[in-house]
Amino acid sequence: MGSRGEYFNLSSSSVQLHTQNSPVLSAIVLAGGKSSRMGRDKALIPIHGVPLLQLVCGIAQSCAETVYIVTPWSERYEHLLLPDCQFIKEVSLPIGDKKLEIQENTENTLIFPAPLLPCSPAPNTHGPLVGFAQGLAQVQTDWVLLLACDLPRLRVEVLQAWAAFLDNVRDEAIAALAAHPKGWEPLCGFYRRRCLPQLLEFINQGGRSFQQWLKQYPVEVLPLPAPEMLFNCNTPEDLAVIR
Ligand SMILES: Nc1nc2c(ncn2[C@@H]2O[C@H](COP(=O)(O)OP(=O)(O)OP(=O)(O)O)[C@@H](O)[C@H]2O)c(=O)[nH]1
Ligand SMILES: [Mg+2]
Repeated sequence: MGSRGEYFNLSSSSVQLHTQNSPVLSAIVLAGGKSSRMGRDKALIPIHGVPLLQLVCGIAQSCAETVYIVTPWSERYEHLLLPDCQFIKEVSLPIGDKKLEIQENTENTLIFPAPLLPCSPAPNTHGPLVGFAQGLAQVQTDWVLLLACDLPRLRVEVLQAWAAFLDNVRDEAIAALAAHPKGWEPLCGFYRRRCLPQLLEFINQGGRSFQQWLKQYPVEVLPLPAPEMLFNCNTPEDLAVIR
């Protein structure tokens, strides 16, 4: 737990209090990747009747004003119940060109330039870091909650307590994340919108690893009172555990 852990109190009454003081927040839910270990698209797998992406987006909406879904294949998910969620259709990088360019428009929001070329007939995946960068470019709030779509045991009250703590995160930190012995939990935590230039620089140098990127900057540690909430549903065996 970081030195600021004392700000946390996860009893239900304090969560309510903290939530009222939370900064305005956006959320990005990542729904791409190969799902190679699962053998089928994880986002569409029903957990107690609710497709995983729908479940995670519902939780994201309990914490954030705006929820973006970053995916190369939004058409796969259009039939899901995702009211008020906004799709960001991920673009592929041209063959042999790793550059991901983002320009600022006149309203000071960050947008991608003209659509990049698809680099193979099948939608390509560059991994979660590139998907995150494309989502972050659309975010208008100072902080964004990033969530993988394969987290069936997320706990709303923990996410809300974390969100309520963001105003206390030291200025130099680019993110606030839970830690594990080998690094950070990058796909269930908070990032400052202003880290986009550093992220693009890393990606444009060929970087694709959250852990490697995060190593370069200060990150605030979030306490994890319920580690099981980060249970990652990657394989048919994981799914059997959940069901
Ligand atoms: N938008 C987007 N999301 C991605 C991409 N790659 C992975 N993700 C998401 O990132 C999260 C973590 O992905 P993983 O479970 O590590 O990998 P995966 O590619 O989904 O599955 P495996 O092929 O089994 O490794 C999931 O929510 C994925 O949907 C990508 O290229 N684009
Ligand atoms: Mg996973």
